[in-house]
Amino acid sequence: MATPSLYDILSTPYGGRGAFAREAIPQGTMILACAAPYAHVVYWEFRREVCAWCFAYSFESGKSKWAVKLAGSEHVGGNGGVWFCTDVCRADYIREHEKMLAGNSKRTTAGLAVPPAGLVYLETIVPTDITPEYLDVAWAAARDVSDQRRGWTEEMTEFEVDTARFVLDGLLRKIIEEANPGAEMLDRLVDDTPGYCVGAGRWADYMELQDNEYALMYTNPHMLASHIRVYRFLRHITTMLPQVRSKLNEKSVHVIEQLRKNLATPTDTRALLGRDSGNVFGLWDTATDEGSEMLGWGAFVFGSYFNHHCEPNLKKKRNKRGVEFYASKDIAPGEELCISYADGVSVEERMQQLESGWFFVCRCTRCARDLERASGTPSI
Ligand SMILES: C[S@@+](CC[C@H](N)C(=O)[O-])C[C@H]1O[C@@H](n2cnc3c(N)ncnc32)[C@H](O)[C@@H]1O
Repeated sequence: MATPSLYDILSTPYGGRGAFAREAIPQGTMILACAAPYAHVVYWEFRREVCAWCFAYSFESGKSKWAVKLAGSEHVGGNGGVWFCTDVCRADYIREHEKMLAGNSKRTTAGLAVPPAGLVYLETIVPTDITPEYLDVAWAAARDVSDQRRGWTEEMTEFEVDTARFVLDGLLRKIIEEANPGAEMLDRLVDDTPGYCVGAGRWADYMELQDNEYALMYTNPHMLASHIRVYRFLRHITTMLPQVRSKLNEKSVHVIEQLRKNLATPTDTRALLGRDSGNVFGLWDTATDEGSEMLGWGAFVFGSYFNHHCEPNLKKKRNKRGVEFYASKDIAPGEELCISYADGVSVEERMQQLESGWFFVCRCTRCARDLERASGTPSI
């Protein structure tokens, strides 16, 4: 019997949804375990040091890199490859990816950093340009430009290549889900693991997350050109893939055909990226984030309903491919369950971190108290 959830997702008084305790929860209780990310990416530069299955970091085991490799050519006929800490992880990876065969997005190094004429305006936009209508028009132009263009001459930043790999992971999962709706790996887990455990979720679960596209673009208008470049790049590589068709097995051809169809419009890429911002968690080299190195990021869908509090009552911890959330203090019935997204000491520092990284003004009780103290006037 699976453990039922200890909380409900309800509207918060300050807007949006949050998680609220159904009952008293003692300190140390595991509140939620997300078994795996819906979509994730390990930074390209760490791909030899981070196990592609359990995310173990080689330096923690005294090794400069992992030795167990799955070469691109074994997988789908491409170059590159992924690395694992053990043969067991390699076997687990292959088992899951049998249904999701796809080539690695190759890094492009060549050429000019010049966008196509129809998209040049994206390079000079300012926050006041950004409206929901403007975003729709820009994405429609991206699709039209991709329709007309052949070849790829733009330079991608490393971050854009990693973002493209994240999007690819999410789109592949969606395609598998459509091809095989009964796939167990997509479900909320119902097994004997203690605590409330969930799987990676489905596309529909990911789409339920808050879409932060507008907030991101308003605060960082240059990201619009960047996201559109990621879409066009993915579209470009999938249109190139038929050229290596003879090297691919039947399953891969099917997946790539579906990917090509999916990328004919930017709808799903845009939806993935809109929810990537403000909802994903960093993959850190140690179980807790403190003082460790970020190796990539992942969308642990069901963990993204926990709001931020500057005095949180939950602590999160990575467990191999998954993330777990524990009560860090005793929690009363009805209390909101919150993690911390920011570690600044002063209220100004925290507000700055949250506004620039997460695009919101913190409404937590600690900030209200600190602001009240700073201004000398009681907050309402
Ligand atoms: C990961 S989501 C959390 C779930 C989200 N509230 C929802 O409805 O899906 C993060 C977003 O929640 C809101 N949020 C989280 N913590 C907050 C806080 N302390 N004050 C105000 N808004 C907060 C912000 O809009 C932020 O971008």
